[in-house]
Amino acid sequence: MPAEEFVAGWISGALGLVLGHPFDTVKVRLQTQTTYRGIVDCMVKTYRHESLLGFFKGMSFPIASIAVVNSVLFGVYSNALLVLTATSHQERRAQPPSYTHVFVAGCTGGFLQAYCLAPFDLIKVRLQNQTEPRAKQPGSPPPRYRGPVHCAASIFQAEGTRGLFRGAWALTLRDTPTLGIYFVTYEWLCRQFTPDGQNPSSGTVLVAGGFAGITSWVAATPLDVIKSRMQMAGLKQRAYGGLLDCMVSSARQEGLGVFFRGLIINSARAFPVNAVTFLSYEYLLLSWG
Ligand SMILES: C[N+](C)(C)CCCC[C@H](N)C(=O)O
Repeated sequence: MPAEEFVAGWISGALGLVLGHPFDTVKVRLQTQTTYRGIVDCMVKTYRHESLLGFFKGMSFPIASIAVVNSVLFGVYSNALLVLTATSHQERRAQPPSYTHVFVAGCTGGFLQAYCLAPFDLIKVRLQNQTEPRAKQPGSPPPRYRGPVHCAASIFQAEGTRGLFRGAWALTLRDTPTLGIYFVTYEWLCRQFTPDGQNPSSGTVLVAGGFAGITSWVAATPLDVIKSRMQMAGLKQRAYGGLLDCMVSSARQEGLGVFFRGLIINSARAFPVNAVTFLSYEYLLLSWG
């Protein structure tokens, strides 16, 4: 099983992640809290209240976890294609796989990475939603979780392993089809701008990666909102009877627009993150020959 794809997936994922984290924090807050009027208001309040550091809350854990998550995604994707089409990464330019195979391989990678991602994503969302400033102010209560390890340990103590997988179903439903879309968009755009049999140029990879990110995030946003809410359930949010209950009651209370919360910020984040992810992934694999 080619291992380079796993390593390339990890490094490229980490680079993309740092770039996108401030957008991600604003998104999670907009999706789960009602105190902000919009993107700018949320940014201003976060900055005033928590300084620049506020935007990077909950980042240390995703950085550690991206090693697992992105390498599972890209590693499984590439190896699934190997099984489906009997071509390695290097051979795929000369013999491009069909879009159906790309889609199936992407969904397989998406499904498996969702399970690895679930506990990390839960902790990220919980930490991002702590709006208390870092420096302790007299009279204000301390944040509930002291950091990622404390957060994981408290959830585990209170609810066991199941608690750590809160929202995992919504996450799996969000990621399985949308990561299929992700790789299909990337492949399709690369092929549009690249002569047959050649490697896509860096510019093409950046643009194709960026749009692959946007397309898959647009498709993923409705379930992203539900996922974030289910992860917060029982804390700041009311508890839901399940995924469907969360969807229905969110829509009833806030209208259908609720499913598009965070769409603009998700897309703005997705372009640079995924442009950098794909560029570094392709570059690393090329340089390892
Ligand atoms: C499938 N879904 C749209 C949720 C994510 C797809 C892109 C994954 C990338 N690591 C990122 O964070 O943008």
